[in-house]
Amino acid sequence: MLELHSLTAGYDRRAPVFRDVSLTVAPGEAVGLLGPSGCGKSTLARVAALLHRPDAGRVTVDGRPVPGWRHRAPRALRTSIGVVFQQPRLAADPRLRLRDLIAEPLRATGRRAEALARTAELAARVGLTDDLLSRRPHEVSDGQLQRACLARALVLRPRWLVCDEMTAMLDASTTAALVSVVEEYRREHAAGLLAVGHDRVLLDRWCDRTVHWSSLAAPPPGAAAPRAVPGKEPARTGTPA
Ligand SMILES: Nc1ncnc2c1ncn2[C@@H]1O[C@H](COP(=O)(O)OP(=O)(O)OP(=O)(O)O)[C@@H](O)[C@H]1O
Repeated sequence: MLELHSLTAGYDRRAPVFRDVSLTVAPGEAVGLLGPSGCGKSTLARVAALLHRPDAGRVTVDGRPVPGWRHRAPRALRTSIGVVFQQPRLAADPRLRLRDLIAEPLRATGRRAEALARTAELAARVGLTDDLLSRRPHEVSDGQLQRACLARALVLRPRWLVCDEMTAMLDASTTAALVSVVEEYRREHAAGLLAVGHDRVLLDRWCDRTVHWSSLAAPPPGAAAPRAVPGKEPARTGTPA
């Protein structure tokens, strides 16, 4: 399980972006997260990916409480979660050729020997040719760079994936291609997924269940209980777009 318990997080402890938010993703489950712009979805995704320390609350991964974030998180926990962000250009080292970008986590974890075979396998999966693998980020399109970022997220075979608006900048065919790569990976590895997005239709098709931000945050004292999202079943099966 990837469990987020009563999280309070933000960028200023005196005024957190959200308080007391809880969410659980079961092994092999795909959970979509919808919510208004600025409510804190990306912040929550970064906490779940162990990249942003919450002010309060706790995260447990496969029953193991997370003792620290970023470089303070144990490597085994960090590498059990793959992350893809909305803007690949902000997430990619502009100096690296795409093949080195994909292999970066292998090099960082001392598994350089696997880089050649694993990069070739993942490049084929995400649809990157040899020519594209030899280029740097400024020489490829956003969609091609996002394909490389997805391959990088999968390279260590994570048990959990956090996709933060992964397809927001992409056209319909690239979106469909990337979603099907994620789904194929999840089928093979029984990986859990937290997919943040704005596109309800896509999330409903992609995920087993879609939750709305308003149902996650505990209400302030004295307020009404969180409302269910109208028309949403708690769990459903979906097929990739
Ligand atoms: N690095 C940062 N420093 C300070 N404030 C930030 C930072 N990143 C985000 N914020 C603020 O935190 C709040 C939540 O941002 P976040 O990106 O988590 O929202 P979101 O729900 O993902 O929004 P969107 O759907 O527009 O991407 C916003 O008010 C935003 O301005």
